[in-house]
Amino acid sequence: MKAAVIVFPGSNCDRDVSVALEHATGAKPAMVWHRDSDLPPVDLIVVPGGFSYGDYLRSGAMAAKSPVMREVVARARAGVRVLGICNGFQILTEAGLLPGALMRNAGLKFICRTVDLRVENAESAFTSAFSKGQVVRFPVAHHDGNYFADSDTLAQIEDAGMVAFRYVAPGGVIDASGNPNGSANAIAGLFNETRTVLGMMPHPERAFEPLHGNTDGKALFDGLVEALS
Ligand SMILES: NC(=O)CC[C@H](N)C(=O)O
Repeated sequence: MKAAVIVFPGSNCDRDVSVALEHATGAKPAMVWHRDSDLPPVDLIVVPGGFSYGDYLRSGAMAAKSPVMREVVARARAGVRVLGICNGFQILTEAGLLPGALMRNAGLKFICRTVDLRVENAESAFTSAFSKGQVVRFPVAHHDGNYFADSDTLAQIEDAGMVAFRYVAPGGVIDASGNPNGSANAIAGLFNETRTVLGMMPHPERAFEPLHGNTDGKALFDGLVEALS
């Protein structure tokens, strides 16, 4: 599996995800600067976490207009897998690759902790190494993670099986105590309709090796390698 990581001014998880991809694939991914307008041929494009353009205007709004994003959108439309993590999820919604928007957290505070997630759909290249209903723990670190979509869009998302991960309370229960940021339908990770694009607020690249104290994120990278090699 060949991968590329897009780097914006203010990205801060680009190197973490590069290390995770190198562990999973045995090769360093291509690091592509936001101003570049061409991407090497790859099987996976990662839009990493961080504070692109200082989160000015709206998180992800300015990055979505970067030259490289025209190519990312074109590749995504052609079926290349695209993974947006945290700020990457925000960028993918701003670029129109995923429906809805990420608003300020309901509690108006930056949240930095590990949360419980339930795998809602294991039928994708991103989630095939998990099983449906499995509860995993990933770190989150954001101030704009409150997923919003109007009720018609939410109904379409649910009907089409586009929810990848939901925030849950310990024991896998969906309630307000398990939902750190007030996201609609407790959505933590969302696919496009064809499940070739995934945006997620939690960080699998911060939980993939024993040194992290948590290896739950490893299955996401291993599943991608299995599906795309
Ligand atoms: N870790 C991140 O990617 C942060 C995302 C975004 N800048 C926010 O705080 O909402």
